Amino acid sequence: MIGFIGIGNMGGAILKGMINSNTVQASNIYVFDVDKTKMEDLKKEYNINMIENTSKLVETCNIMILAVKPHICEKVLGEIKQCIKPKQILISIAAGWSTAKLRVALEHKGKVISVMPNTPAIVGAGVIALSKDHDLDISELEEVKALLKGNGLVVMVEEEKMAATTGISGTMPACVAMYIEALTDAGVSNGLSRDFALQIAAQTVMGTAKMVLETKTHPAILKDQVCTPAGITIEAVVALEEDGFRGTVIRSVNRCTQKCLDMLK
Ligand SMILES: NC(=O)C1=CN([C@@H]2O[C@H](COP(=O)(O)OP(=O)(O)OC[C@H]3O[C@@H](n4cnc5c(N)ncnc54)[C@H](OP(=O)(O)O)[C@@H]3O)[C@@H](O)[C@H]2O)C=CC1
Ligand SMILES: O=C(O)[C@@H]1CCC=N1
Repeated sequence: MIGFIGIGNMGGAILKGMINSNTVQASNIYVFDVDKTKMEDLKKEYNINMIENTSKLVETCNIMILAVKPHICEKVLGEIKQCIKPKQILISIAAGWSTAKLRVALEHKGKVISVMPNTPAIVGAGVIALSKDHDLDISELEEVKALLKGNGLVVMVEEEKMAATTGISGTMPACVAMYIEALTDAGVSNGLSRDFALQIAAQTVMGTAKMVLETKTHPAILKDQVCTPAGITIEAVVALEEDGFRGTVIRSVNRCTQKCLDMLK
């Protein structure tokens, strides 16, 4: 049995990705969220099981996913600590909560692993980064990887690189979505319908990412392949360079990484 504590944006995305990829049957999923409406909506759509509090969830499930906001974790971990058994596994997706911090909050009861997912997990195209600092034995780790496999790419990351990983995969769906939104607005300003502009913008971002992964060609070469000398595309490259596009992207990731490091202290 798998239990979710918190089924908001990220917990909900993982849950839906798990069910849609047939990784876990809805009947084996239990959820507790203080927002009853969220539970009822999910039950209506997926027929998962609702539970009335954290303690009941821990009594029922062998693997729990902690998916509440970081500042709520201390309180919820205090509740989990009262009832978690030594063999039970707690997967935390909370930013700023390293496995070491989780162990202390749980007074070393239960087994913990810190995981950084991202929202594309809802469609099975997420990045699910598992900290190498965890309490699981080999078979338990394989079980957790298998559980999250339907959500996307599962990777193992050194604990000291989790913040840098968060700075790219955890956060950047927001900025990629902003980029797609901006492309769409540009299309609308040039007379395209919003639906059509959004469709071709999203497909272009997805197709480029797929091409990077599948052809393994350096992104700079892929960029050069589109830029005809004195042609159209180089105009965009010049405009982006004038406005410091790459520097801005790098600074935005660095700020996320630093913020994550600050939260981990
Ligand atoms: N969103 C993202 O892209 C990512 C988020 N994360 C991490 O995931 C975690 C959840 O984030 P996110 O899903 O965005 O947050 P949300 O606020 O969308 O979801 C959290 C849910 O937990 C509920 N909740 C609050 N207190 C409790 C409680 N005591 N017991 C049970 N449920 C509770 C909230 O209800 P209510 O709204 O009523 O308070 C809400 O429904 C965070 O720790 C974040 O760092 C990690 C990677 C990416
Ligand atoms: O913004 C946040 O704090 C969370 C963690 C990573 C993505 N969203």
